[in-house]
Amino acid sequence: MLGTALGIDEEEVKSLFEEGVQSMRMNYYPPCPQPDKVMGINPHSDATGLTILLQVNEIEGLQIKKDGIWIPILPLPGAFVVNIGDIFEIFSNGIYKSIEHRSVVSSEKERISIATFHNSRLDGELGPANSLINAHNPPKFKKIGLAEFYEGYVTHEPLGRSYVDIMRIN
Ligand SMILES: O=C(O)CCC(=O)C(=O)O
Ligand SMILES: [Fe+2]
Repeated sequence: MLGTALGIDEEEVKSLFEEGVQSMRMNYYPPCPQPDKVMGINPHSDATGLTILLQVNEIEGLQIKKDGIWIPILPLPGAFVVNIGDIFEIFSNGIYKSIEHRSVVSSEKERISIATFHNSRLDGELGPANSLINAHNPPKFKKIGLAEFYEGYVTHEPLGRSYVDIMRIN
């Protein structure tokens, strides 16, 4: 697997990410007396190449879905969480999977997180890296214009990893 991943041509990585757009979101989750009745952020996967996340005040809340089960990601002092996004899943032809995640709230404590999104360029095409594709490794995702991809991402209803699944070749 890793051998295949290392086979991505550097120029292809550069042409997708060199002019990439970075953005940041600061999330503030106030305490809620009925935390079971609300969701901090609904289940989604990020559109990004990579997301680097800091759980600023080290309060639990982030969860990832693994084998159908929600697993809490306990904050480690000073540590970042690095998440793979949909663009990296598509570009790596599914070798790396974007991660479905959500955040829940606490009844007593406020929580703050900062997510930095490392995106691709905004124009051109997105699809599996050409250097990964051959007769034994056919493309697992369709090609899509990046403008269309980002527009679709922000307008679709966030439902887990449903957006990346639209691009999948069955
Ligand atoms: O608050 C968190 O830990 C997650 C935030 C998140 O998933 C996002 O901003 O995309
Ligand atoms: Fe996220």
